[in-house]
Amino acid sequence: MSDSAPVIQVSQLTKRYRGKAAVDSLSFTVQPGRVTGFLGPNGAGKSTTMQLMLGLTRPDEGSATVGGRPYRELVQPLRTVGALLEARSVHPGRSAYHHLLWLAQSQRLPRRRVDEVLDLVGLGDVAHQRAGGFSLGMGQRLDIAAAMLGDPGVLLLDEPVNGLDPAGVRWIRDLMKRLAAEGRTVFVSSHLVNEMAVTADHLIVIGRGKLIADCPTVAFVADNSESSVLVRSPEVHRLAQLVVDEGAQWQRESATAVRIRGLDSDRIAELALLGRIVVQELRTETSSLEDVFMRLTEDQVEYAGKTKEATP
Ligand SMILES: Nc1ncnc2c1ncn2[C@@H]1O[C@H](COP(=O)(O)OP(=O)(O)OP(=O)(O)O)[C@@H](O)[C@H]1O
Repeated sequence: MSDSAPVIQVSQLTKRYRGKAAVDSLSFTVQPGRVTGFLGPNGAGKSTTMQLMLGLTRPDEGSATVGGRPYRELVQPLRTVGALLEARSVHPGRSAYHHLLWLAQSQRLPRRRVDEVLDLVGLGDVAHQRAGGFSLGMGQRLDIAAAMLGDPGVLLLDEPVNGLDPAGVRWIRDLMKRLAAEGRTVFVSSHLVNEMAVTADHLIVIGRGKLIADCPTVAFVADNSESSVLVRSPEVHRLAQLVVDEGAQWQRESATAVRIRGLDSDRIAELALLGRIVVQELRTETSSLEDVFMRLTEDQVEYAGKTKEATP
């Protein structure tokens, strides 16, 4: 890898299909030395953005550059950017070794890189077996080996953990962290917020092609973790009045239960005691990041809540 990995810059990027924006005036930068998660529900425009970054499709407006240049203008693109897209391109009858050797030769990369990337992804022992017999996880490792052949400073990975078992997910997560720690720019898309919460240092969140958040993962998790207190009491209406006087909000859950937001359980217990209100249950609940993400992107999810119409 060259000294410092280039920065990815996306500016006002727009791509329309049949007049509908798949990517809509999207702007962000991706810095080296950390894993940046590209998060959004299905159909949000993640794959389209990555295809635009790789020059596989042309934008209607705006630009995507790597180190200041569009991908198509990079002098040695494969030594600069390694990509893992969803489609697999290995001939099933070819061994992992020959697949990589063929790629290395077609890209004029040194032969020794084949052994290096096989070691990197842990496929050394099965390098001469037919790739057609590989499990999904092994196939994914082989695709990552191919992306790493040019020792690129930038990695673009589109949904790399889709369909993998927990060990495979963990392996990819650790590899991405290692590659970022080496100073590379690692950009990885996913629709799984919990996976990104443990993998990415920084998040770019999109919905319907538009930017929703661009912030450190810790900030996203802290800002979007909501807690509330569920209180069961025969006198919920009196308790509700007391919490409103303190500036909190409540919501009725049943005839004898309310959910309170904006006040912690200690203060609610004190208010109940001062008001001589019997409390049968007091429980703090934190909504999952998944729930918050769904709410954040709800309006953005394609066809959400709509029944599929029969095609004529
Ligand atoms: N080649 C294409 N022709 C027409 N529409 C397309 C094309 N590619 C993508 N789209 C549309 O653009 C929108 C964004 O799709 P895209 O695949 O980029 O989303 P995504 O976030 O990657 O979703 P997923 O997580 O399901 O892969 C969708 O409405 C999709 O149907």
